[in-house]
Amino acid sequence: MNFLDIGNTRIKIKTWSGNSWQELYNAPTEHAAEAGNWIRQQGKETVGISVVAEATEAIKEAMGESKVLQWFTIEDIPAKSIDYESKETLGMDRYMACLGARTLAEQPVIVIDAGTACTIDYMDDRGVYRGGVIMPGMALWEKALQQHAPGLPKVVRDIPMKWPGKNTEDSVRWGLSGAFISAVDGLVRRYDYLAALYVTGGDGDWLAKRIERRAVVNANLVFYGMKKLVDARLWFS
Ligand SMILES: Nc1ncnc2c1ncn2[C@@H]1O[C@H](COP(=O)(O)OP(=O)(O)O)[C@@H](O)[C@H]1O
Ligand SMILES: CC(C)(COP(=O)(O)O)[C@@H](O)C(=O)NCCC(=O)O
Ligand SMILES: [K+]
Repeated sequence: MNFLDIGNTRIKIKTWSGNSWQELYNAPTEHAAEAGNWIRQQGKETVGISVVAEATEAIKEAMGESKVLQWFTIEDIPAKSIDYESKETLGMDRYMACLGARTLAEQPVIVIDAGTACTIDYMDDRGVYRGGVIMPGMALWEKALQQHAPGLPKVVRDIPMKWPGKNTEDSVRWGLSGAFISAVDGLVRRYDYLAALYVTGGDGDWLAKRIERRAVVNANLVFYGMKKLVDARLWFS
């Protein structure tokens, strides 16, 4: 079985080889129609989630009559597992990443998904998704400053050695990397519960090395979450 994850930046397809995840497909989200063609041509049973409605539509159209692809939506999750007021608009990637982390950790988890947006969510000991934070991802912080203050230099993504910033470059680095990391640290600290901290997403490695709390980095949390649901369904059928 293949697993599909459509984020705002990338479309990823992976498969579980029995002991690890293998990436089969990775393309920009604008190329959703090609991804749909690829899935149809493979003809392999696939389950997927998406947080990008246009990409979902493009893939559905490319699939034509083929029935190999099934989507996980919020209706597939028991209502009692989601403690979130606007259940119908909850991003499935947030739920799946928490479910994946909780399955691996076997304890409550805080999950940071540092992708296009950076989400910081909590799932409790009973597997109930409790909500969290949606903030712009690191690349968006950079883009915002580049687009609206184009006179400022592009800087490397890292916190400078010296505080405070004594030159333009260091000042910008404090305002981007420094502010982003401080925001994440501050928001993680607000979860006043015992929980294992997991980090995933395109900027996960970068972020995990720089935050206060020790975190487990795992690029496959969303996929582990989907696999958990698939395994549970087989179990009950
Ligand atoms: N090859 C790449 N293409 C685009 N973004 C990348 C790439 N490698 C790392 N990134 C970073 O990863 C982020 C996207 O992460 P990802 O988790 O794939 O996003 P999403 O799930 O929102 O599609 C970007 O904001 C960027 O900072
Ligand atoms: C917060 C997100 C944009 C994250 O998307 P991503 O960065 O993975 O592309 C996505 O989970 C989403 O569209 N959520 C809907 C709003 C909500 O979760 O309440
Ligand atoms: K994200």
